Amino acid sequence: MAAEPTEPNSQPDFPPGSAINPAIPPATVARLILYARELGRLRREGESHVSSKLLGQLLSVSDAVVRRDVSHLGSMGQRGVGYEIVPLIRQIRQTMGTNLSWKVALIGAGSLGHALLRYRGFDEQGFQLVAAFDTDPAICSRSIGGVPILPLDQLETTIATEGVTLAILAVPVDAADAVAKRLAASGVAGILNFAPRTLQKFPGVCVVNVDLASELQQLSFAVVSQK
Ligand SMILES: NC(=O)c1ccc[n+]([C@@H]2O[C@H](COP(=O)([O-])OP(=O)(O)OC[C@H]3O[C@@H](n4cnc5c(N)ncnc54)[C@H](O)[C@@H]3O)[C@@H](O)[C@H]2O)c1
Repeated sequence: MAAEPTEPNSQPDFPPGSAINPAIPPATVARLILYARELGRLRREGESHVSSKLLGQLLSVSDAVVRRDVSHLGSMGQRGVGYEIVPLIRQIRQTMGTNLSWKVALIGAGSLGHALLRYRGFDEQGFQLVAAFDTDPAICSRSIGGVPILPLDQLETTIATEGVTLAILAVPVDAADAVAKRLAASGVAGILNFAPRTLQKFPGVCVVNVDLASELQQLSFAVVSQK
């Protein structure tokens, strides 16, 4: 079933690693996602509760930071007992919208697109890649990782019939704005943009930019800063 975004966003453009809900600071959103990953691991190991201290240690942050982050989710946890893991995971997933099932389309099935289509980890997080699109006839009519690659002229009809709400944009930079415009007009609510440019803004469409080069620059800055 197609999901509606829990909270339509009036600030559509977010930097790498940034937020879906602007009421929660981007750094907190990034940590909440990592808390959920660690909490899932603890649950699989048979734990039922976790302290803010342990959760902080797992992410190399203080227990005060954990408590402040978790306070954005409402009233969670009990003094001396810690957080109940299952309700905390549920609350994080609800806040992030990852408790919903999202249908996702990928545009641009080149080198990056191929790798993303082969990645098996999206499904378990509630992101179902239902179709990919490309302008290269040599790529179309194939399927990669079980996802059909369709010609771009089927974009609008497929988005409508499949109920696609999220798109991954992996086209060359010069094509990015035009494709984003078509996605917005088709009713897509969110775009994960890999193209190295700031997309034009479209009302009601959230954009999260992924830029590994700028992440590497942050890493190089962290390395030179600690010298
Ligand atoms: N953010 C990052 O960290 C990161 C990393 C790698 C690549 N990128 C970016 O991702 C994009 C894709 O990179 P790549 O290495 O896969 O490139 P690529 O050339 O291998 O693939 C691009 C694909 O897009 C298709 N395409 C071209 N115009 C299109 C359109 N209008 N509609 C649909 N498909 C179209 C091409 O046929 C090709 O298959 C580029 O913009 C690149 O800069 C970003």
